Amino acid sequence: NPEFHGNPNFASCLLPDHLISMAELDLLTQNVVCAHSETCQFLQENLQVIRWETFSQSEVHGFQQKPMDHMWERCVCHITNAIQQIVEFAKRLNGFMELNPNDQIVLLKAGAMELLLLRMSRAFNCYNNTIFFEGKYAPLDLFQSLGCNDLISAMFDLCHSLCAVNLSEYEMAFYSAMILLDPTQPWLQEKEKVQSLHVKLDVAFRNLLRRTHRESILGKLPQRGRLLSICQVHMEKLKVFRQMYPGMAWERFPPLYRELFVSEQEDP
Ligand SMILES: O=C(O)[C@H]1CC[C@H](C(=O)N2CC[C@](c3ccc(C(F)(C(F)(F)F)C(F)(F)F)cc3)(S(=O)(=O)c3ccc(F)cc3)C2)CC1
Repeated sequence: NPEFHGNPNFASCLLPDHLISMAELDLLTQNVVCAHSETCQFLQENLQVIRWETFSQSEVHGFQQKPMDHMWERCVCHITNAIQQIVEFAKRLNGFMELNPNDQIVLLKAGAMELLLLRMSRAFNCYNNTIFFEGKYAPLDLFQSLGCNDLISAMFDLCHSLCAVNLSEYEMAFYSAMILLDPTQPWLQEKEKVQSLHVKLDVAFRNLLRRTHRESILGKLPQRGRLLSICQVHMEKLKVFRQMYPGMAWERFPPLYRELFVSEQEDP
């Protein structure tokens, strides 16, 4: 069990080589929560207010009639905007900008899609299985022209699991930051710097859960592998789509999406 310092200023636990004061924990908590709330595209309360505004059958039909490449292009544009905000979240996290640039990209390439899934769950209405899309809440079959119903239903299932935990914005902020600042990512050049940030986040997050009597959510959060498998299916679908529309990735995909999800060597 964690060793406690006699000194009242160090009321938190003392980890082998990370001395973290209560004051630092509070500052870190503020930083993580503000970085999250300032970079989400939609406020939780606004998403809640409109969550019963669903697309009509004829509107759904309209989306289903759109050609595959047209629908993909719209979704890739939305995903790019969402990821731009996730990059902004990362930049505001204490310590992220001090990491070496290679490691910043490694962490964003690995974590951006997982954080997107977490943010999608905020925009999900688990009572009628609809998700916020272009102003209203959409059922799964609105997206059928994308040709990746299995990917999207896996996303919907994940959103259901996350809704069941009913994460607060504070918890969502910490969960996102800890997924992003994962020291076990391969190719990191300064793993110990990421490790140090992760440890502090872990202590601050557990501190928050203890104070709010929410330790039980740690066992209910979806396994990391589940998030990763959806990210893998995303990459496969993207590859299939690009084979159907060769060259589109370069002409009509925003550079950030390309940078994070399209690797040069395999591009046809
Ligand atoms: O920051 C916020 O407040 C949040 C950020 C996240 C936003 C969001 O939900 N999203 C931003 C982009 C969104 C998105 C999700 C998934 C995908 C794909 F899987 C595929 F195209 F295959 F579907 C891909 F990845 F393969 F391309 C593309 C784009 S979307 O809003 O376009 C959306 C698409 C399908 C849905 F069924 C539900 C939502 C999800 C909602 C607002």
